[in-house]
Amino acid sequence: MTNRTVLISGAGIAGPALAFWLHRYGFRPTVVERAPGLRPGGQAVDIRGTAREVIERMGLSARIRARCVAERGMAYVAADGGVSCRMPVHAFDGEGIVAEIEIERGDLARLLYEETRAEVEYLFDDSIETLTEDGDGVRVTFQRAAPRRFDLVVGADGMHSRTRALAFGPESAYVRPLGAYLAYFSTPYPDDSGWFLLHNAPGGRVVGTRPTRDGRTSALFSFVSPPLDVDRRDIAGQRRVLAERFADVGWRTAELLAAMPDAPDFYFDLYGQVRMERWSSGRVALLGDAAWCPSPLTGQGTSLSLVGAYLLAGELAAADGDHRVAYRRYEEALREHVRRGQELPGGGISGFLPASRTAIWLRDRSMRAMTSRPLRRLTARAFFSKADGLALPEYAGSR
Ligand SMILES: Cc1cc2nc3c(=O)[nH]c(=O)nc-3n(C[C@H](O)[C@H](O)[C@H](O)COP(=O)(O)OP(=O)(O)OC[C@H]3O[C@@H](n4cnc5c(N)ncnc54)[C@H](O)[C@@H]3O)c2cc1C
Repeated sequence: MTNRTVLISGAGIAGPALAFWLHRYGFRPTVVERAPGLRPGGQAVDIRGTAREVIERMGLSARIRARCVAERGMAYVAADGGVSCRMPVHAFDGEGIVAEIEIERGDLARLLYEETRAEVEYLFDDSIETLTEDGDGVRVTFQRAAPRRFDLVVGADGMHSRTRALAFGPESAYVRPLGAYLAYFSTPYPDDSGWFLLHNAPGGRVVGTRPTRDGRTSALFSFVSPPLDVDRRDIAGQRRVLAERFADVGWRTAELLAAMPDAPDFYFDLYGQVRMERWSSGRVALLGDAAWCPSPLTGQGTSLSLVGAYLLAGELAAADGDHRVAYRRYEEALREHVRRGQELPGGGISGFLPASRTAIWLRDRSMRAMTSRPLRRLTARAFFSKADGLALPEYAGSR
């Protein structure tokens, strides 16, 4: 039992999952989260491949499955609501665009928090201000709490990680914008369709709806764009951008936009990927989107976070807290898996956001072909098997 203290920045998915494992191995984790409480919102996220084994070892598989969103698949619809092609969940054995385990991000974050809150210290409404490393620890100052020392620090604070900025340098060196933006928010409209619906409009725009676990409609908007001059905290400005960009789009767009001002969980960000040569510097390591954000296009972000948390904690335990050994092994074990997870499926941004009516029509045709019986196997191998293939090591106490 190492009893070492670890400060984790970020109570999203990766942070609480790491705290879960560290506590099991005898470390003393503290999680600091900038938001005043758990952040609600986000749409259904996928738990794929190796990550399913991780939630099994956490003993959470049954509870996660009990909270799954029952989606039947994904379909593209025209402006009048007519379906142009469907991708049912069963067509790809639960590993297609809609996976077998789809849980609302907010539900998963809450479950991980509830599972750890009794043993793990959580500091909400705070953020790391400075990190100063010396021979035997890291001195941390916070925006609100008094300064403290920790043996190790892990940044699990998302694509715009402050920990990464402090330990590795500015975001522009690591975040690669993919040339598009996305927004999610919940609406009060009922939805018992069971389908994830998407409507593409020319100009690289898409509007979507997904049913939530409690039978309501969650809205999704994405659009191609060069970097926008709107601050990440300027929610009113972001809402304005969406309303303007989608003013002429048909289907349910007007109705969904009408619900935007009252949504309690509006989320807006660029599509980006984080690429780093190293995930640690001294006693500070990065995990999850902070280290390797694959972008929501891949459907791999949550799975990679769960697998990464398992490996990072396991290697720290196996090395009895020696971060030099553990961080190196963590990277060696995970690099290739992350590289595969970052591959963009199906033509990347232009496949998801075709520019013209012709491109939309062509995409629908190729989607129909991919979903046809003869090509299903090939499609599944080419696009959706990236989450498999990592044999999870065993650590003392990992089961
Ligand atoms: C509100 C929200 C909604 C999302 N919705 C979706 C979705 O619908 N589909 C999808 O594919 N992905 C979504 N994501 C991203 C998805 O959660 C991640 O790709 C994936 O689960 C990896 O999780 P993570 O823990 O590394 O990062 P995140 O889930 O992004 O969590 C990072 C956490 O760090 C916190 N944080 C940020 N800065 C600081 C700071 N300075 N100090 C302390 N804490 C900080 C954030 O508030 C957040 O709670 C969403 C993320 C968020 C935050």
